[in-house]
Amino acid sequence: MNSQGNKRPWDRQQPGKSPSLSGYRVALAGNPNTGKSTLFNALTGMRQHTGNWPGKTVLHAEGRYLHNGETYTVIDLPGTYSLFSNSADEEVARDHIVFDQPDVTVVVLDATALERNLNLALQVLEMSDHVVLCVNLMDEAKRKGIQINSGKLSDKLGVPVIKTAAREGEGLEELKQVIARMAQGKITTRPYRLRYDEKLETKIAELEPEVRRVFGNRLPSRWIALRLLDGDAGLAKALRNRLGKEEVDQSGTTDGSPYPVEA
Ligand SMILES: Nc1nc2c(ncn2[C@@H]2O[C@H](COP(=O)(O)OP(=O)(O)OP(=O)(O)O)[C@@H](O)[C@H]2O)c(=O)[nH]1
Ligand SMILES: [Mg+2]
Repeated sequence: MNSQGNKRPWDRQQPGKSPSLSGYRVALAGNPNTGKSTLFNALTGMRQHTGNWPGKTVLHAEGRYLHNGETYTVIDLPGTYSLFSNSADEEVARDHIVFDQPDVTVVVLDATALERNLNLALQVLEMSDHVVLCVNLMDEAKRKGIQINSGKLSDKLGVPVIKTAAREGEGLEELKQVIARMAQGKITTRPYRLRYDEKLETKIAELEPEVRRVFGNRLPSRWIALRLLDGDAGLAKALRNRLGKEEVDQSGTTDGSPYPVEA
């Protein structure tokens, strides 16, 4: 509920969604050094490398936890400042969110540097409807006298916001509950989508139907149109590979594929 006592979309009960045979998949994304691996370890009981310098997690790691009888596979993505195609880390994180489409993407934010961290959060909100924002390092924020109004933040951004101190294990139960409800389709979000200037919005409106014609609703068409207009060659290549792979999956052979598949 928000401060006026109104229910947010995710307070309403939605019809449930069943897990795949292997359970639900939850990805942890965020800037470097926000506590993703600490959260991953706290959730899964594993020992991913953590430390007080950025760039420790280079390839994604997977672990599992059980919650109310369901299995959740957690993917610890490398820390990135954006999800363009500037580095292998960004491509790993981007491809996972866009192509593998986890049931829930948790964006882990540093409560002591929220403004900077929100940049990546806004990008993820453009890429997926199934996003939870986890404002971590709350113990550090409190020490610095920083207050976070998670209710206001979730009203503005249209997705649940949970405050945690992963190293102290605080807020994890609430986080697991929200992850479970979102994974099971019991939460409807209204992710905040940036509006760009008139010229760019016109171009997006032209390109987006073309993207949808090729990929249907299985990929985020507005976000793809935006990235292509920005000249993201890395994404264009990933999309071509993806199309080629779908051809192979459907026909069982690459013969006759109209799309060039790059290595
Ligand atoms: N005070 C405090 N420190 C935390 C918290 N969560 C993580 N840390 C510390 O923050 C530092 C970075 O944590 P990591 O879990 O390695 O961060 P990461 O996001 O996985 O970093 P990269 O893999 O480099 O992107 C470590 O020193 C952690 O012990 C928290 O809730 N409170
Ligand atoms: Mg890490």
